[in-house]
Amino acid sequence: MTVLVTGGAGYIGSHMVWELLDHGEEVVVLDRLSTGFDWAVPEAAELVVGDIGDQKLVEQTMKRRGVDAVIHFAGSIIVPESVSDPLGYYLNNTVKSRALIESAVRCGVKHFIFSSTAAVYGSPEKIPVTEENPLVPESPYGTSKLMTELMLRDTAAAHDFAYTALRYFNVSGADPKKRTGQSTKGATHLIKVACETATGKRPHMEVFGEDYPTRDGTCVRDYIHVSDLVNAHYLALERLRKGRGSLVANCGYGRGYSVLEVIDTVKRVSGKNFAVAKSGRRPGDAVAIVASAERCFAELGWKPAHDDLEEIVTHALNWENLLARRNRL
Ligand SMILES: NC(=O)c1ccc[n+]([C@@H]2O[C@H](COP(=O)([O-])OP(=O)(O)OC[C@H]3O[C@@H](n4cnc5c(N)ncnc54)[C@H](O)[C@@H]3O)[C@@H](O)[C@H]2O)c1
Ligand SMILES: O=c1ccn([C@@H]2O[C@H](COP(=O)(O)OP(=O)(O)O[C@H]3O[C@H](CO)[C@@H](O)[C@H](O)[C@H]3O)[C@@H](O)[C@H]2O)c(=O)[nH]1
Repeated sequence: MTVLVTGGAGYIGSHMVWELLDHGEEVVVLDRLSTGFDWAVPEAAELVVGDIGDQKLVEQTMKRRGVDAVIHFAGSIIVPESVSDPLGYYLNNTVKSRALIESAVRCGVKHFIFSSTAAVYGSPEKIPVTEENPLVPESPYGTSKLMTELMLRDTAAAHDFAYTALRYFNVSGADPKKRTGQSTKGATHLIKVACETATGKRPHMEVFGEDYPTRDGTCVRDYIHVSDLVNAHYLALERLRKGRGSLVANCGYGRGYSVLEVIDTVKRVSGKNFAVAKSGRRPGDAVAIVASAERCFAELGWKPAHDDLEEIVTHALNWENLLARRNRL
């Protein structure tokens, strides 16, 4: 049995590949290397360079490797970019996911795990957010992911096929063993940006909006360590293989930090008092979004091991320093 990891050369996908290998699984990665890197895929996994929408390649790969499960990370992930290029996002995230799901059904692959997002909730009125919260995405990115969730739901009703859609909150940090981390070029994620500033890759950073109705006026998010996130996927894979059926679950810790709290933590952990400029609100930002993770605990038996902002930041900084050293070589 082999697990097909789409987007396995990217940030979260490369952590997933290590998690699977650590559990003795066979892994094949399919990635077109648009934002991912071939060097991020460990040698013990096969890398097939190609597009998830290429059904001939996907189905050949599924049959050749005897794939029993797909973990689907490949996609386009930048919310503001999805606002300016909605059709590009619907193509890469929705239309190509449809092709991938169809290939799985055709090849008799019965287990499918999908990277969904807290962006399917839009700006929830009540936090923490449960999975029963109304689904009102505020960007084409969020809508493109919700449409894929719905395709999976209907496919599972019609075929011998079960899925898990995990709605990630703010994924951050890096592998504690320093085997992989976030290497994305021009990243927009807060912890990544702050760590790049702390290590001198950026001269300064900005805080987008300080007039929100929160404890210090900046937005609040639920930052989840990438290693805990990929462990939830592994538990989801085991659950699917045991035949326990389809599941939609939030992946977060259930507590929130403000933008200023995150920046202070990066300054404290790095020992660098870098420049931070005030800037206006960033379009599309929700005020505060924090997960209710009860379902993930109950259904997957998930026990987070890294629920600590200082630890998340320490691991992200370790990776940033490693990248900086590599670039100097
Ligand atoms: N990073 C977060 O905070 C976050 C939060 C919620 C959900 N997600 C979801 O998690 C998944 C992984 O995100 P990430 O942060 O690792 O991003 P990433 O950009 O590092 O990884 C995406 C990978 O998919 C590949 N890819 C993109 N389109 C492809 C295609 N059509 N065919 C083959 N490969 C393709 C890219 O080359 C890249 O390696 C995405 O689906 C994203 O929407 C991420
Ligand atoms: O340089 C920066 C970068 C971010 N922020 C703020 O920090 C917060 C978090 O932003 P970011 O790290 O970009 O994450 P989100 O916009 O919350 O979105 C992330 O988390 C979502 C799930 O909650 C995913 O769906 C998205 O893919 C992922 O980018 C927001 O208030 C931003 O305005 C800044 O103030 N300055």
